Amino acid sequence: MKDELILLDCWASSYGMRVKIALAEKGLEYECREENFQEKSSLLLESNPIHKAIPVLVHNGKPICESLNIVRYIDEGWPNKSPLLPSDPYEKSQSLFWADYIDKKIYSIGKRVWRGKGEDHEIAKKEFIECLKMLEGELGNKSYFGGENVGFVDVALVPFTSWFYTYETRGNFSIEAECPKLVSWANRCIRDRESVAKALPHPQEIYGYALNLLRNDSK
Ligand SMILES: N[C@@H](CCC(=O)N[C@@H](CS)C(=O)NCC(=O)O)C(=O)O
Repeated sequence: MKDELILLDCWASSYGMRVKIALAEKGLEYECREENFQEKSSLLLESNPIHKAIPVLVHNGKPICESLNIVRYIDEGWPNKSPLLPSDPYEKSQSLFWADYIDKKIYSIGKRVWRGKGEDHEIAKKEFIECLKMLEGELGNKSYFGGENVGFVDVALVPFTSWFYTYETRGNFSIEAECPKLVSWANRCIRDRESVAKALPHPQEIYGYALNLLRNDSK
């Protein structure tokens, strides 16, 4: 029987992009359903009653929630192609550590950069660059966080690079000037991995989306 995979998504969500990259890396076909946050579908509310958030992957009728959990599920469920998490327990623990670091820092600090104002805005900008530098240090001289190939940490982080233009424009700083190796890595992922190029929207589209949210903030 062919697997039925339905992704509940929002096109601008970095979390949703993670799942799209993982599905593409494994060569899996799926149906993508765009959610409207003002009127969430009953499938979303039933599938993720705790957080009521996307992404949710519904696999043969069974929901899996939380993006990193979904990426791991895909990786373990389809192990024969493009392994994302290392099999060595120590290496795996390191990948999970960095993915967790990204989850705890990038979205929340990044939001204070593009959406925030005043004194906290300046603090957030500094914190954001510090985090990116930390990640750049972990990347070191490797092609990808996963080494020679895209791995779990790459999948966790690269979607946020589609928001870099928005962070930079709203924060009035250059990520490339601060973290050139990280920006080269992001460009490499987009250039060399079709899975990434197809999952990431154009940075200008993300900026338009963010401006729309900002307009609603000020209403
Ligand atoms: N930790 C979650 C975060 C998911 C999340 O924040 N999703 C947002 C979109 S980016 C959402 O669905 N928000 C619903 C809402 O705003 O009502 C994950 O990794 O999947």
